[in-house]
Amino acid sequence: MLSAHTVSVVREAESALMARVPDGTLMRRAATGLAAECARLLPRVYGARVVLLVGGGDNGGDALYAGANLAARGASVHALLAGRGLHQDGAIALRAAGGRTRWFTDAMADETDLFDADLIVDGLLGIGGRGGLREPHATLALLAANAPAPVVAVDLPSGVDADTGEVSGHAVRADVTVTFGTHKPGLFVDPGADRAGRIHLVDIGLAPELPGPALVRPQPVDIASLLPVHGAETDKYRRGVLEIRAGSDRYRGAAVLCVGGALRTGVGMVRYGGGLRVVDQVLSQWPETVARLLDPQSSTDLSPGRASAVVIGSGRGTHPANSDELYSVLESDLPVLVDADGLTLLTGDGGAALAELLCERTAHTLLTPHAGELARLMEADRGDVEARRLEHAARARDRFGCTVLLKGSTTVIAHPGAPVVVNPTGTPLLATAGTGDVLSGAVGAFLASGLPAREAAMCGAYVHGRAATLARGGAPISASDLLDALPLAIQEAHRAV
Ligand SMILES: NC(=O)C1=CN([C@@H]2O[C@H](COP(=O)(O)OP(=O)(O)OC[C@H]3O[C@@H](n4cnc5c(N)ncnc54)[C@H](OP(=O)(O)O)[C@@H]3O)[C@@H](O)[C@H]2O)[C@@H](O)CC1
Ligand SMILES: Nc1ncnc2c1ncn2[C@@H]1O[C@H](COP(=O)(O)OP(=O)(O)O)[C@@H](O)[C@H]1O
Ligand SMILES: [K+]
Repeated sequence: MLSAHTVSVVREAESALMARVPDGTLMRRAATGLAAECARLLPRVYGARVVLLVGGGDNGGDALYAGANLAARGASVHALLAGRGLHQDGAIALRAAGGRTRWFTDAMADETDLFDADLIVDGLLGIGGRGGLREPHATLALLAANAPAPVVAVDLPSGVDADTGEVSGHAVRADVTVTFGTHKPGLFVDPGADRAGRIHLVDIGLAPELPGPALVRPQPVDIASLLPVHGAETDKYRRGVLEIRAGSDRYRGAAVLCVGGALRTGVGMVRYGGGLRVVDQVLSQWPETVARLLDPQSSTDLSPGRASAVVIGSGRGTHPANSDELYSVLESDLPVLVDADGLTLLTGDGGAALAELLCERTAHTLLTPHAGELARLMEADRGDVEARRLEHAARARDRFGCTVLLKGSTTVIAHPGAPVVVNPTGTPLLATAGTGDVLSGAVGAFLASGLPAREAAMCGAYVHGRAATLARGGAPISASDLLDALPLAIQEAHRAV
């Protein structure tokens, strides 16, 4: 797992480490790692034109020392200084190595060296940044974005909130981010993650001082170690039986996609209950489904079969009968995934009894909202949920005491008492109707196989994202395309061991 720590934790760890090493050691380590990564990005250091964007704090200091390192190796290094202060020792080191410094003002916007640069280093703000970029930082971020050279962000792209990934106004868009000591949550969560480019971690010796992470990002090998392995002795019950209560006579596609998502994730059996038309449709698409007719007005019977988990909600409807059905599912002691309409049923006055039942559950329980659904569930603003995904997913987790998988540009999974998980395989290819139904089926299959909610969500989101990319080699897909690609994504994940 890659792990990330919040700013306050990084600051504490940094103080503890600084007390044990000579002054300036950490910045020297950071700047050496930064210069090495810059050198890797240049065809050759000697003669290269490097422009440093330098803010008034230690982030600027890192850039100045790295610039001094490159200047000493023959690069032409020019620092544009912004903000109220200046890291004096860094500036002295740069000048001593032959680099130049000058203060940037808006009036110079047309005559900077940015457009002729071979490399731009963003040392405007790091973990000390607060709120949207002020001037002249905002103008410099814009100029860097319009310049052709690759941009290396120091610690994090300036304008990205280190703890949340929030961006208000302009932010630097980096090709590479060289971060120090540990990753910062904002590097893994959109919109910040989208600004970070490739992330390179420089070891500055902070690890022994760091507590457990606030956030983790699973790597292929982590997923491989979680995926269920079915030995020779397995049978359909051991693989898991998933009860699906998604789709309806009106929304038959949701049922077909959810059932397909579960079957193609390798569940032992799908049992489906619904009205005549949806049952017909499911059986004609997936004849292996064990389907039965349910009266939509009284579908509270979970039946005495051997289900090992339930997925409920998407395309199911929001009528009182659907509410009763959800109640009976939540009353069971089975692992449950609630999606879409099921989440809508939890909102408002009508949802109070359901929400209470949800909070009392002891079996694994997973909610899978997109930003709009989470906003409704938590009476928040949708844009705010999208801007600060971690915070809102964690709030919903705390409110309902269960696992929450928040879908969207970065899928995050918040689980009580554990670091938040960020899925690394998301792709905008997924932003088409019905892909969420496939996800609920896939995650449901993992729940039915016996994985706990957090791990089921982690594996489901991971293979779902990979399936989107594998389905058509990165070309546009529809939700149905995911179904054929899910087995390939699972096979690929197993191979990462
Ligand atoms: N921690 C570690 O282990 C290590 C940390 N290291 C490095 O130190 C960095 C942190 O340095 P830092 O604390 O000096 O803060 P930094 O990011 O330079 O920003 C402060 C400056 O920004 C300004 N400013 C703030 N918001 C602004 C805005 N919206 N728009 C415009 N300006 C804004 C603020 O101005 P003020 O608001 O105070 O007037 C102040 O001048 C860290 O990211 C890493 O690179 C490594 O060297 C070694 C190991
Ligand atoms: N911009 C995006 N980048 C990555 N993944 C996305 C993006 N937009 C949507 N997704 C993913 O696509 C799926 C959409 O699910 P959902 O919103 O429930 O759609 P539907 O209800 O139509 O099935 C989720 O897995 C979500 O994480
Ligand atoms: K920066």
